[in-house]
Amino acid sequence: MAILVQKFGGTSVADAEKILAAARKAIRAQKQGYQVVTVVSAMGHTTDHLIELAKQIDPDPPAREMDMLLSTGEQVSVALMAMAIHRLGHRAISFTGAQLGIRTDSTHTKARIRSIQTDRIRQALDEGYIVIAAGFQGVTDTADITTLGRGGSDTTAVALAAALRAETCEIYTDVDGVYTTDPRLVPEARRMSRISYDEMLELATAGAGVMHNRSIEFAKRFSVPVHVRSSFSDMPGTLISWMPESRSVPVCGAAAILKEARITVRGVPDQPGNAAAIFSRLGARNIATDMIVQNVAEGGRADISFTVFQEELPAALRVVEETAREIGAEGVNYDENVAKVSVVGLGMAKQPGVAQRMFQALADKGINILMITTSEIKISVLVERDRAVEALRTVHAAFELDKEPPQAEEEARPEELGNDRDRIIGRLHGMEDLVIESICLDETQACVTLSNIPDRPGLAARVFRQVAEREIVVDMIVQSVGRDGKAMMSFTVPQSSYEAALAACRPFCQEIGAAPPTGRPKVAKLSILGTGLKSHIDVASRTFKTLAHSQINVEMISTSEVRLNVVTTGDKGRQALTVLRQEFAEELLDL
Ligand SMILES: Nc1ncnc2c1ncn2[C@@H]1O[C@H](COP(=O)(O)OP(=O)(O)O)[C@@H](O)[C@H]1O
Ligand SMILES: N[C@@H](CC(=O)OP(=O)(O)O)C(=O)O
Repeated sequence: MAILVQKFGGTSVADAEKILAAARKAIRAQKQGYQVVTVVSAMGHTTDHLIELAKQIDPDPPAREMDMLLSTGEQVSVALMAMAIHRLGHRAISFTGAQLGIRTDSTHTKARIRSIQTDRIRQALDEGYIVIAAGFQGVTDTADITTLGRGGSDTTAVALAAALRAETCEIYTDVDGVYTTDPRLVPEARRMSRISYDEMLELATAGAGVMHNRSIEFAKRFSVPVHVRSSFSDMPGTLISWMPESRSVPVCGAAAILKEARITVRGVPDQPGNAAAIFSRLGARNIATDMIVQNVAEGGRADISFTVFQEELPAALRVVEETAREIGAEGVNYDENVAKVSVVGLGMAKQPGVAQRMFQALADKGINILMITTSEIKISVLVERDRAVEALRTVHAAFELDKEPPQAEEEARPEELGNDRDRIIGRLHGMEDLVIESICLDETQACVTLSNIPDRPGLAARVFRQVAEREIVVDMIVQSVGRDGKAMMSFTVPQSSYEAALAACRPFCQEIGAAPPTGRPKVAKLSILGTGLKSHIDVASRTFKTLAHSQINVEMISTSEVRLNVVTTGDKGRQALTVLRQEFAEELLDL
């Protein structure tokens, strides 16, 4: 009999009436012939209230005790949901994470699932019960309760669907699907009929709170179709699978993280190993970094900027200030009033001028871009927080995301997802272990750098307009806050366009009183492709460390959920490829 996993989020089980409504949906699915597993989150804002309560006792409570506390929220709702199904005349049994057999590592408050023992669930299903599973929690090998990080019930649901080989995982929530951007922030947002795993992964990490990013890693890894739909209606929602909604539009959605903070380590001695020291120490404290940009070194020193979630700023600063002293950097500064706005789309990889369109739209509204990073299917900019929602709306309009795009046709399921991949995944120790699909080298690129450009709205748009006018295809772009109100920007172009790109930028640099453009006619770009490269926060620091060990300097870096790109000097490409393949040998599928 086919298994269906349904997940009801906090808003969908916020009171008794809603719990009864969710119970009816589970019963209906069982009547349709499914064996049903219902995953529930804590009621309404319970988790937030529990966190508040803990902080009244201790502003920095022990993580183990936090998990003990937070897991109670889901324990309440599973019991009530099972009671609701009984009340409606059907059989249900509730299980906590431990009873479900969800084993995790011991990273309290952000634990990762290692394995799921499905025997007890299967037995209950075979006996005709609807299984009510507590979302967001698991248990370590030493029987300590863990939680999976905020929003983690989605991950529980998709992981259970994967382990049980369920037909579909339905995510019931307070919106009727995945929208082109958060409909609470941008009312013009449009519901998508479907979205690909990679796009959803990027949108989720870029701030689309409708899905937990790690749940999409599971979905992609185990090919679980996910259907996001409304708890309050029976309308079809959004299907997340291999297939995008459209193949012809460059951008499918936009998202924002409103509470980011930017940290800059100034004057880092430009030696391999220094960036690695900063990021590996942050990684060791489980602090995720985003938008990493290293300014090209001047006078033997470079500035390294990156963003963290605002709530992690104090902890990050403690680590960074100490490391900065040890490596002899000049100092650390930060800005806690910034937000990140991103656009995502599989189509942008094949279309030139997408970044330029985004920068121009922001420039037209006078919104200053503080930092830029791009990857093949995502462009992110950092802006001042009080302009962030306006920026999100602006890019949403610029890419006409409110309009229905031409629909994609055939189902695209990558070839490599055959038995071989299942076999390799089966060998992995943990279900959420890092999987790297390939590491490749591109030796066709050159890099152009503009330094000391005044940090004003519209400059990025102008640079890329000049470049686009000469039909030069720009690949990676990074821009970061510089010193004294001046910014630095680097981008890669095909080697054959290098001179033309320099020529395109020269008059502009002269006009704005910046130094003439510089660059390298040949750089090596290495790409690590996989799933969950960002949620496994040590991938960037391992990359830095490995390259530093071989005395290879990282000149540019960009990270996304599905790809990490680093640019090094042209003559170091092959060596970098070899050492990275060695470093990630355990996780690499294509060896
Ligand atoms: N791209 C998006 N599409 C749909 N909803 C989004 C998007 N980005 C953010 N959201 C927000 O996510 C909310 C649903 O997630 P959440 O509140 O965590 O629900 P639940 O309690 O069901 O897990 C929506 O109400 C919406 O405001
Ligand atoms: N209750 C947890 C887990 C969760 O996933 O909740 P929700 O499905 O309501 O986002 C939290 O608030 O983080």
